[in-house]
Amino acid sequence: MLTAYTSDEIRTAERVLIERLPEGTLMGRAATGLAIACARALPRVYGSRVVLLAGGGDNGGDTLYAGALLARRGARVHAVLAGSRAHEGGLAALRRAGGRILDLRGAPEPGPAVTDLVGAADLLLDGLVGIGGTGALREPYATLAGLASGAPGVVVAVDVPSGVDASTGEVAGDAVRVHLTVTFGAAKTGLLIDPGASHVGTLHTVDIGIGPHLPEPGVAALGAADVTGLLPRPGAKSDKYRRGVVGVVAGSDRFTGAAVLAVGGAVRAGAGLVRFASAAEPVRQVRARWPEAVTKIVTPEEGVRETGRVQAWVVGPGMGTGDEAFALARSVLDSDVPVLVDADGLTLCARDRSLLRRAAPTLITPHAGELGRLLGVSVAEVEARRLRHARRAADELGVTVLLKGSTTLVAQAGMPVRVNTTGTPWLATGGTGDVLAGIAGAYLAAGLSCYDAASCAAYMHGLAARVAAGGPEGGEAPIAALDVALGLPEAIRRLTAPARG
Ligand SMILES: NC(=O)C1=CN([C@@H]2O[C@H](COP(=O)(O)OP(=O)(O)OC[C@H]3O[C@@H](n4cnc5c(N)ncnc54)[C@H](O)[C@@H]3O)[C@@H](O)[C@H]2O)[C@@H](O)CC1
Ligand SMILES: [K+]
Repeated sequence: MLTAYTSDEIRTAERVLIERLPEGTLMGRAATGLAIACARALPRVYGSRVVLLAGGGDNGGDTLYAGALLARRGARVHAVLAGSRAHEGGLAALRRAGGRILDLRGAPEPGPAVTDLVGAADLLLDGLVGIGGTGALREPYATLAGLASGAPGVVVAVDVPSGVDASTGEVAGDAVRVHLTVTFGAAKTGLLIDPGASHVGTLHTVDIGIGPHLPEPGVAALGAADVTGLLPRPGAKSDKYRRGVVGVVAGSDRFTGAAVLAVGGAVRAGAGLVRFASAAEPVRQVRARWPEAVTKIVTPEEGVRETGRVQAWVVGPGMGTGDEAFALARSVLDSDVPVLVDADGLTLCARDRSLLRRAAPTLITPHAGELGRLLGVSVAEVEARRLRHARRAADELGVTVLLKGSTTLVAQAGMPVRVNTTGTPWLATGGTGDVLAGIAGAYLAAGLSCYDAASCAAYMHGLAARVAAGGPEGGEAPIAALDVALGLPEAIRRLTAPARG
């Protein structure tokens, strides 16, 4: 499991060590790890052109010390000093190692000399600001961030891409986009959460010894072993009821695709049985595509009361947002089993949030627009502050929240927010959310908590999409939502196969 921390949590843990260790020890460890990672990112160090963008704080200090180490191995190192001051020890070390200095202090803007340096660099280090950064980058940092993002060489962020809020992933103005982020001590929360996460590239953590002093994490990402341990698997005594019966209420006479996809997600994720309840046309479509499902045509008046026993419900995809859909959704939410609410179901709940007040656990799976409607804020506001809004929704609505997006978040009051790292841009296509709802529903019915069901479903959904998009000879191709459902068995096989060799 990858765990992540806010800037304050990192600083508190560092303080314990700073008091015990000789001055400069932590910065020395950070700079050494950084220089090693940079050397690995270059075909060879000797003769390489390295440019350091150094801010006035300790982030600039790490960068200058690492630059000195690379200069000692024969790199041609130029430092651009961008802050109103420069880290004295780091600057002296770089000078001693033969590094060259371009001092921007007092200059209104970077100028052509910097543009030329950046354009010719094999390796560019972004050491403008780290965990001490607050708000939008000011000049000349903002212009330098733009230059760095477009640099032709390898761009490496020191601790955090400058302009990304290390604690939240929020990006208030310009921020550097890098190929590699070398972070110190532990991952910062903002490196895992969009929009910040999209600036990070590959994430590499340098151990500087603060691990034992870190608190419980506020954010975590499950790894393959965690998910393998959580995924429901049939045992010798399993039958379809013990493996979990999931009920799906989805589709309408106008929209049938969502029903087929949600049922497909549940079937392929390994539900013992899928009971499908809806209007006549989606029932016909589901029967044709998934003969495994037990189907029932229901009316809004009778609801799902006579549908047969299920261990969890999925309600919402493609069901419409009118009064009849409202009545049907209410009958599902009146039940005493876990319910997953998705898509149109969320629009109905935004109309009357009391629908979500229930004794049994509830999982909601909104995208930013649906969460915005539930909370009464704009989609842009949710996208800009995803962590805050996912947590707020979990607290205010008393439910588990799976917030979809390029990095999916799972929030539940009192628990670390889980970030999913398996997603792929190929998933950004219509209907994949319906498949996700089906997968999570199957896991809920198998007995996983809303928190684990949502986290595992997001993980497997991403993995299945990668399986579907990838070919045996490498390369990737566009996928349709149904491909994700069909990719699930292979994804589960790959995840649970014993390691070879
Ligand atoms: N504290 C420690 O023991 C360690 C700190 N380390 C490094 O130290 C960094 C933190 O150093 P600092 O606390 O000095 O802070 P930073 O160097 O991250 O940033 C502080 C500087 O940035 C400026 N600044 C802040 N926001 C800005 C903005 N929006 N636009 C322009 N300038 C802005 C401030 O005026 C200040 O000069 C870490 O990210 C890491 O790189 C590492 O050496 C590991 C050990
Ligand atoms: K930085």
